[in-house]
Amino acid sequence: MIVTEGLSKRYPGVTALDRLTVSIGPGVTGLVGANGAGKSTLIKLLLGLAPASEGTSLVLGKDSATEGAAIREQVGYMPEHDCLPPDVPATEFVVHMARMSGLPRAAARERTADTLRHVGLYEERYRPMGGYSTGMKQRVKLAQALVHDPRLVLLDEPTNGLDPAGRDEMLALIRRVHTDFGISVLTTSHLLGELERVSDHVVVIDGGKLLRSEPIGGFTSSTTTLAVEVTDSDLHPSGATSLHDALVTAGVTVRRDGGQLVMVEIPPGEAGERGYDTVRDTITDLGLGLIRMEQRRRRIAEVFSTRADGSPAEPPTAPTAPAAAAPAPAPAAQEGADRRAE
Ligand SMILES: Nc1ncnc2c1ncn2[C@@H]1O[C@H](COP(=O)(O)OP(=O)(O)OP(=O)(O)O)[C@@H](O)[C@H]1O
Repeated sequence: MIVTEGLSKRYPGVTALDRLTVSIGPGVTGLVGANGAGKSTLIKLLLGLAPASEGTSLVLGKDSATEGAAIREQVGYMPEHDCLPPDVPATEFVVHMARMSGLPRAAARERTADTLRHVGLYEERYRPMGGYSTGMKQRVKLAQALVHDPRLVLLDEPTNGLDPAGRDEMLALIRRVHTDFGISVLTTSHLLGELERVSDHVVVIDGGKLLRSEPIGGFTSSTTTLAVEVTDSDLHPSGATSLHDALVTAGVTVRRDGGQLVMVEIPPGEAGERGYDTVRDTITDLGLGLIRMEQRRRRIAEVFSTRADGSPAEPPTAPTAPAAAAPAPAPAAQEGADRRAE
């Protein structure tokens, strides 16, 4: 979908992008970096909206430097900041954008209705956009990026300014853009947790330089930690505490996670008798019920303690809203919470 080779962009006194070489395939790709890391600059160069200082970039096989217009015919773009005309209803605006992309009048109207429905704007689409909430404006911006049925969309901070519920809805929408329509997505964010949930692949940039580019599985590969959840019993009113203590006695490295989980370290190569079997047998001996026993995966945030070359790096996350600052629960803990809620 996208290939860059030594791509740089220098503004007076600032190198916004520094010899970036990266390839991005189909699917949903998260582009993460702190504020000022160069994410918006990269998108503008890819679309041919700004010239590179050096290096090349191909989008869908076309050269951004010379074929910007042809790229923009097949690529949707949701800019970070909006300049939606306040007196115009969403439906009129999106029809206009569809016409600008070359769709005939009837097709533009039809596609606009479909796209606005898809992003969840119904009756409100006839109201002037000046009265819209931030979430509604973000949906209009997404709709105009999708209306001409692109092969790829570039979304610049699509969750900016949204509350946690709005952010969840937008992330679900982004995922559906790919699963329902087969459109590939490159979405930026400075929040790692968001990208962890929607992306197949994550590219991390820092100070205009590539930090990592990996499939999400590579970021969240299995650890040697086993998360275990057990029932309580009359004899053991806190099953987790009893299991923890019994495993310590058995010589197993173990800790509590602060909740219902017991985290057991299984040394590599000891998954068998000294690993899982010990845990299972200890639970049986205590007469507890085993709810779940699963290998923990690393969370993206844990990966950013080192650069690809092994040197330490600042985690590229600087959540702005207090709600966003709260770490997302580990997948295992979240599943437990979901099940308890059910
Ligand atoms: N037109 C410009 N003129 C001068 N400097 C610029 C210009 N555009 C961007 N920069 C600088 O280039 C660097 C990268 O900016 P960019 O907007 O690409 O970062 P970003 O990762 O998208 O961050 P944010 O999320 O804050 O938009 C920043 O230091 C920024 O100040």
